[in-house]
Amino acid sequence: MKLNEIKSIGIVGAGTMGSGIAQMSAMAGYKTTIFDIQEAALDKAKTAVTKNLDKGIDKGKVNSVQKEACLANISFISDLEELKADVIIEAVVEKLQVKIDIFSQLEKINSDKTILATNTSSIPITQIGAGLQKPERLVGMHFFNPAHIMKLVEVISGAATNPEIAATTKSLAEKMGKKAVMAKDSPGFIVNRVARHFYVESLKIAEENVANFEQIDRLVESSGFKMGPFRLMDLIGVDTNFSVTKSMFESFYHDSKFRPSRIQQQKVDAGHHGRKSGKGFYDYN
Ligand SMILES: NC(=O)c1ccc[n+]([C@@H]2O[C@H](COP(=O)([O-])OP(=O)(O)OC[C@H]3O[C@@H](n4cnc5c(N)ncnc54)[C@H](O)[C@@H]3O)[C@@H](O)[C@H]2O)c1
Repeated sequence: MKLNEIKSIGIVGAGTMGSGIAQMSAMAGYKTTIFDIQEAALDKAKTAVTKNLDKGIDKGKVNSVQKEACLANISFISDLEELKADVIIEAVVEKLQVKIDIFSQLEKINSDKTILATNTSSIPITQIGAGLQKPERLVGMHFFNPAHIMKLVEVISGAATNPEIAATTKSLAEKMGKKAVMAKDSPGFIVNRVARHFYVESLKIAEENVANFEQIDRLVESSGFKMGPFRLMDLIGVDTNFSVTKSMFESFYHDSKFRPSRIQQQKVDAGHHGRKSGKGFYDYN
């Protein structure tokens, strides 16, 4: 499929990433449909997109006509069977089997031409593709958080991905105003592989009582980083960040430098998932 043939975009998962991706898609003029298994997530996504657009208006980056057009372009649905589009971008939990199951269902109800893209942070595209009937139309389209602000998108080809589909996906990301780069299908791709140590090593420092979360954040921020590792994990989602570390630890054959942290495991067990749950390393209530 070529860029000019794309008229509609479907998003699976209305969480932290799905809502921002839906906003970018609708702003680029595509009829956008977003699906989630939780009604509450769809409501939250609607509020988040409206809030982001209002902030954009305050900053002079969006006008009220664009805001209304963007909102009119998005439909919120809770039945996967209705998700039919030219491109579908998946942004659900970072679990291989969940992603394979969703794409397998989508393959059955969509045309052969539909491009299937995954926003996975760490799972090799080849592994997801291996569970599909037509792995050649699966591509990685990795946005960064917040998706409506961060410019970079990594476009990843699995072993079977059709190069034309990867090229169209890159053009689509550019149409959404992003800077797209082609990345190899290696666990964590490029940015997450580098960034993993930012989180893992900071958690080790906290575990060893060398410094606490706030001290680490304050020091790292005063050295020029926009956000310290703990504030950033709260923004990303402590659960999502933990799943990504676990997935990379597995993919790199238990290389100790990717070892997940017990502190982070405990936060996940307690439901302290960061900003989205009101509490993570910091309290947002
Ligand atoms: N959070 C980040 O900073 C970030 C950045 C880049 C990529 N990602 C990737 O994006 C994906 C989503 O992450 P997130 O942070 O948005 O997660 P999230 O927890 O904020 O949202 C996930 C959403 O998926 C929904 N969901 C779960 N199972 C589903 C299913 N079977 N069908 C439909 N919806 C389902 C949940 O209800 C939830 O609303 C992950 O693969 C993650 O690795 C995350």
